[in-house]
Amino acid sequence: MTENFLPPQQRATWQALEAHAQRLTSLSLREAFASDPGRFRSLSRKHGDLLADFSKQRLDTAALEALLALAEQSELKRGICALFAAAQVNFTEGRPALHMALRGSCPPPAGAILDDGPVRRFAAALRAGEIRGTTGKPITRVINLGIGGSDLGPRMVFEALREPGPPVEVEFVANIDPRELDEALARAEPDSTLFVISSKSFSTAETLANACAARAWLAAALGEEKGLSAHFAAVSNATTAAAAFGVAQERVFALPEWVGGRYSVWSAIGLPLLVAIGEARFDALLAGARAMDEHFRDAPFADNLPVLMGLIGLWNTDFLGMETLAVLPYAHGLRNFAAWLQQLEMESNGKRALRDGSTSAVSTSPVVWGGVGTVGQHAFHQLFYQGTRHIPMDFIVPVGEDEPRQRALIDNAFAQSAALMNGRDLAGARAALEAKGLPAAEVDRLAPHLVSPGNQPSTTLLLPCLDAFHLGALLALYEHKVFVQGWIWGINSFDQYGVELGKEMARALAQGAGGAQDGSTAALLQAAEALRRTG
Ligand SMILES: O=P(O)(O)OC[C@H]1O[C@H](O)[C@H](O)[C@@H](O)[C@@H]1O
Repeated sequence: MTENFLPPQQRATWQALEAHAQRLTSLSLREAFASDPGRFRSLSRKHGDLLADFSKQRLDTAALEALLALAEQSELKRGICALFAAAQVNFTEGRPALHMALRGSCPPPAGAILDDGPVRRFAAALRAGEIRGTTGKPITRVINLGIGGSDLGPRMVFEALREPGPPVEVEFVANIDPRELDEALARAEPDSTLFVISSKSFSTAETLANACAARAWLAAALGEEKGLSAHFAAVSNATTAAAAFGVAQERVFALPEWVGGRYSVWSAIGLPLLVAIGEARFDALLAGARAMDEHFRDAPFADNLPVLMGLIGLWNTDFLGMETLAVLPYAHGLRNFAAWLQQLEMESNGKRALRDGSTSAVSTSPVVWGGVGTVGQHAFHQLFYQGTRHIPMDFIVPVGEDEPRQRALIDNAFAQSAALMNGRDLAGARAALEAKGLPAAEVDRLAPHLVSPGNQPSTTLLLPCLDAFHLGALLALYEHKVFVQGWIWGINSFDQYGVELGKEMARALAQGAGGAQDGSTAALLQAAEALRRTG
């Protein structure tokens, strides 16, 4: 992966893009639309029934061509082939990243056997009420204990696709804060509850602490003597450690090493989803992702949605100097989407070491944040309108049914992207105030406060509905977008060494290494101890 590597800013196509950025830095999107009636047509793409509108991004076709040239010069095609061909794209850990194999888009690595039969049968038996606890009562509640990739994907998809009146209640607990598990336990009956310990490594402190607390809760209610393994299952790459915890061998479902945690929702980590939404809809999720895999692998770059999204994100980050990406799904079901995307983008591409060990001279992952529309409109959109920053936005808009509130939701999405692009100048502000009949002095005083510069760039992804198939395609679209960016930047999107530093520090503090810390940390530890003693 390191052969012939040239840092991105040294590529001629990168330098060409800098010239385009200078040319376009003061582009008025409103004027661009006014002067080019074909702008939407030339800067939007359709794939199946998914429409991606890039025409509200601050670029033109010449800049887009230049971005595509950067992709070519960065040998992105070679990268995509390497990804699908099980090459060691995770070059620091010496592994492939083959989440696409889980949805049948490519074979698993040589010698690996993919058998999801056991986890599917277990989930189906749970749904059928055939799995019983130690007292013989059927299991009616599943609590997933996991964090990061072992939580965010399944939790988000669960919220998006859950239905009222499921055969088994499913809940997710991630935090080591005792309150999260306590709240879940307060709703649960020990004799009908099963815990799924989801942890690729089976060594994550939060998950193991919660698993131990769950076991203690069961033991207190049911007694140890009957054995508690009827109330546990596990999904892990460390199957021996899971069995050593006391999970019955046949209930330890393997997660392959070559599937990264944040890419694992398609694997046995989807067990709570199989329980909650059933096999048919889980398969539809996989089918949607598979359709996006094929598109990513085969479509020419100029029509390739993950490639275009990756390039346009890179354009905003590196050439227009925008530091964040706000993701704005107009769907209550996607209320956890931003949290999932934060891990996907920021843990994958929030890095600075390049393939050749040098340090990146350009910005990598943006700060990803967001929230659902219309709720965010009444909270943080103010900053989009009148703040001092440029904020690129992804509007994710599943059209859904023809129902008045649903229509209003979608109209709101379009209204936001339009108003944020068009803005309101001083003359417009004055006109709005005059239309209210305000006296001239009041118009003079208030008008500057009503000005919105506009020109905020956005992409709109329009889908027919939020069903399992389209959700699968959407998730795979972002997964591949992240790959495109990581490849061009020359970083490894599949490791996460940075996270380890904080874990090491937490372990040191737990072992009483407070005195060895800096003055602030030592004082905070002392102050917390004092509060514990007095509280
Ligand atoms: O699944 P686990 O091994 O418990 O890991 C859970 C999470 O913890 C880590 O700290 C990593 O940064 C994440 O990538 C991972 O998803």
